[in-house]
Amino acid sequence: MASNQILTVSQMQAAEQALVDAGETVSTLMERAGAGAADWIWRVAAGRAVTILCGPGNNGGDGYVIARVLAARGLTVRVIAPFSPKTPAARAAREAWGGEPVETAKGGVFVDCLFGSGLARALDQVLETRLCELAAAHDLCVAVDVPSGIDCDSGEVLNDTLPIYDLTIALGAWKFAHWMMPAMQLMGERRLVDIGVAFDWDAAQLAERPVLSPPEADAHKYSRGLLAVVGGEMPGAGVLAASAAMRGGAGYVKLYAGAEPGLVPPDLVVVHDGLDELLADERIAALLVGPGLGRSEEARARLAFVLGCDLPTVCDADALHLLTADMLEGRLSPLIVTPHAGELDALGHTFGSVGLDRVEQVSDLAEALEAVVVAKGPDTMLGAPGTPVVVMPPASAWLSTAGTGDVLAGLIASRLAVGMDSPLGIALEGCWLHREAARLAGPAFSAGDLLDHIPDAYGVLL
Ligand SMILES: NC(=O)C1=CN([C@@H]2O[C@H](COP(=O)(O)OP(=O)(O)OC[C@H]3O[C@@H](n4cnc5c(N)ncnc54)[C@H](O)[C@@H]3O)[C@@H](O)[C@H]2O)[C@@H](O)CC1
Ligand SMILES: [K+]
Repeated sequence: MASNQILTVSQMQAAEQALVDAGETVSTLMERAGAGAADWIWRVAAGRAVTILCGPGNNGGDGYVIARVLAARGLTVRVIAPFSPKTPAARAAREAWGGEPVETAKGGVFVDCLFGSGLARALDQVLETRLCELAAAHDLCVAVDVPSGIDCDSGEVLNDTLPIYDLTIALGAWKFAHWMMPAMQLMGERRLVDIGVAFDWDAAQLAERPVLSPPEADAHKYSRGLLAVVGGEMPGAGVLAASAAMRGGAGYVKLYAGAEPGLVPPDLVVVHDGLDELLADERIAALLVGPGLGRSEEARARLAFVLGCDLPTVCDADALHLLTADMLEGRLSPLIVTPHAGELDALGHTFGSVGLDRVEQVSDLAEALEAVVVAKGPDTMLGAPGTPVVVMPPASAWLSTAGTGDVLAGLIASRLAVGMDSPLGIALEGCWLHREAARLAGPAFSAGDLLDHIPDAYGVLL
């Protein structure tokens, strides 16, 4: 059954081997993959001619299956084959197709079956130029499994110039490149063809949309969750995070403002002094610290104090630069950290997770911190101790504006105060609320505008 798992190339090879051990052959798998891909191409071609560029490996083999299936359905199919097929299954697929390759073609749909998960290095100049010229000479471009020229596991783009596809048809399972920058920018729409790969408990997952609950009929503000947001020298960020949290499910949000916050919404309770008194309130369900905290010695001491309370806590922004292992000693309550790329590196330096790729770094930090790590960005990735990473599908690129990280931290902290799921599930709820709010906000919004769309985002997830 097609699933949301994301496999590395070696996990994919193992999955393929498991199918072969169970009695399949590479040719039957190729037949299934090619037929599934051909279905999608047939739909988008809508009667137009199709040009398929076939490489030497099994990705090229898929191309010959696609050529045969589409020709049998009556489409004009042209195959360009700069290499002869090198694997037994690809050779058999070419024979079964039985046509004559052409030198070049233009117009209609271009299908890239040059290389898939077996790409070992960047395309040479001749291939890069040929691929780009063919893509430019057609109306629509489709990549089979992955676009040629990218690294499946890291999402790295190995060539300077590659086509941008309208559709990428993943075969068997998602690869990291489908959902990771920078490769994901080339993909266009993504579709997955099931070839019978089994579910792998050790595999990363593409996040699924969570279902949130409305408050219970007898709910009150404390039963829904009291969140304390602990701010610092730049109070605006704390106000923004607290304002998001008020809309994210928590029943009550209090902001400890380290400095005079200026304009504050009337429904936000702001406390100016007595942090120890505030945090001694046994009704507090969760804490958020970091947005606007600053990086002074005072900020460091405040962070240590907050973490020492051993309440479920979200750490963001400045807190991630100040966080050290001694502050986490003896903690038993859930911790969620929400670093962007720079903060992830800072945490990596503090906690010894350097020189790793992003997937490894997120997993490694989750173990080291015994925390959920939300590595936010265009390809947000979440790690939790003992679990494979979870990758969010891309969100609106308009989120690339100041303050949206504070909104995300506020939403995750709000979900933590509600506390209905595991810490990883809670972090995912916050990420989905943020993503949906951004989708509903349309173009060119500010972080403040995003707040207005959180209630409707919540509605989508109910
Ligand atoms: N894993 C699976 O379960 C299945 C895989 N299939 C297809 O098989 C693909 C993987 O097949 P392969 O492992 O044969 O890999 P590829 O088809 O990606 O190509 C590997 C071949 O290309 C050569 N090569 C690699 N990089 C090159 C470069 N930059 N320039 C020139 N030559 C280069 C290699 O020496 C090798 O001969 C998948 O992407 C998918 O399309 C499907 O056919 C069926 C099922
Ligand atoms: K390809």
